[in-house]
This record gives sequence, C-alpha cells and structure tokens, in this order.
Amino acid sequence: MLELRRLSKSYASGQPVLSELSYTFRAGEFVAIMGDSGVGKSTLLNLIAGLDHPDPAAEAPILVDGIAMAALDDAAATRLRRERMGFIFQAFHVLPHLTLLQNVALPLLLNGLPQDRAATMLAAVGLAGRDHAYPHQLSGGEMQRVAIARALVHRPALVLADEPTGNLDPDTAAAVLQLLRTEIRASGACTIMVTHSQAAAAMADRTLILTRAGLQEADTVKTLRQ
Ligand SMILES: Nc1ncnc2c1ncn2[C@@H]1O[C@H](COP(=O)(O)OP(=O)(O)OP(=O)(O)O)[C@@H](O)[C@H]1O
Repeated sequence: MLELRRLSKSYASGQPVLSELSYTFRAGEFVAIMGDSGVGKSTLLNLIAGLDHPDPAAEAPILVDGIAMAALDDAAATRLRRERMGFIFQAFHVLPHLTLLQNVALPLLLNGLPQDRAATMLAAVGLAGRDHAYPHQLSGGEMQRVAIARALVHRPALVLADEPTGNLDPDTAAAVLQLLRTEIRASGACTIMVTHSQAAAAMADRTLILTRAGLQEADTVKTLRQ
C-alpha cells in the first residue's frame, strides 16, 4: 500500500535526517512509529503526505498504491492526497469558522462526493446532535474526535496521524485511540501514527522505532539493546 524505497532527506542546514530508508506498509495495518526526539518522525510523515520533498537521489522513493509520488506534478499530488489520504495533524486542525458538520464534510466536498456520510461519521465518533456546534465549544478530546471523523470520512486508503493524543489527558487519550482503532478497523485504512506515548503505541498492531539506522520492529530494537 505504501512503499518507501531508499528514502533520504537532508535539510539545507545540516546532516541528513533520513538516509536510504526502505519499508513496506500493508493495507489495513495500524502501525505506530516511535523514536527519539529529532530523529525525523515528523519529517517522515510530511514526506509521505507530500508536504515536503525527499532528496532527489532515489528514483521513486515513495509509492502510494504503486503510484510514484515523485512523478506527480503539484496538481496530481494534491489530488492523490485529497482522495487517498486522511490526516490527523496539528497543522490540519479543525477550522474554527466552520461548524463540526462542515469540518467533517470538507473532504467529501473537495472530492465531489455526497455529503451525507459527514453526519454519520460525527455520530460514529460520539458527537451526534452537535452538527451545528463550532470548534471553540468543544473540549480537546472532542476536537480530536472531530479530527478523526474528518480524516476518515472519505474512506482514505492511508491515514497519517502525528501525535493524535499529544495534548489529551490519559483517559481521554485512551478513549480517542480506541475510537481511532475501531474506525480504521471498519474502514480498512493503513494507518501510520507517530507518537511518544507507549500507551498510544500499544493500541497499534505493531510498533516501529525510527533510528539513524532506519525503521525497525520495536521487539528487534529491544533485543538488540539487551
Ligand atoms: N524545516 C526544517 N528545516 C531544517 N531542519 C529541520 C526542519 N524540520 C525539521 N528539521 C530538523 O530535522 C530533524 C528531525 O526533525 P523532526 O521534527 O522530523 O523530528 P521528530 O522525530 O519528529 O522529533 P520530535 O519527536 O521532537 O517531534 C531535527 O533535527 C530538526 O531540527
């Protein structure tokens, strides 16, 4: 579903952040990515999302459903992102001047899809009857539930989440993650979640650790450290 092939990224200012990273993510799996601060987790998600460009060294470093991101022009990359991806990112926060229903309906509108699923998704995340509320009327946990509904409403094949519960208390975080897991199970989306939280990672099917050496299964890293 998502293939990384010798993906590298350096910023002008410094050393390479990612160096020849290769990994294949399968459809329907929920994977957590952990790793030390500054190792490049957010950079990796931004590259997969097409929000930043990898170093040009490798020919097709990112393939989504077999489509090489590097071969797409800006318009085609935007279309692929809009149709096949869902984001739970701080930078894509719920828009304050739109109602909850309008926020959740946005991916449907942008993709020219019928909008009735927006109300269904709001109900699925426990916010039935709040369609016409505005984001400032919500708690942090409720806001993250709206973000989840919006990320999944258009049935994307790939969901990218960056610290989806970073600013929530442990109980609310657990409820939000439980909901995310239920919804991605129902939709069959491949989900990649970057997190520093062991509790959040425990909700995923498996955990990968990003180090300078690349992405490795958490169990392998634990064994190597012992
Ligand atoms: N736009 C940028 N320009 C220059 N350097 C950057 C840029 N974005 C990130 N970096 C650097 O790249 C490295 C990786 O950053 P990144 O945010 O991907 O790490 P991270 O693993 O997500 O960290 P954290 O867990 O602290 O969020 C850091 O050294 C950071 O300073």
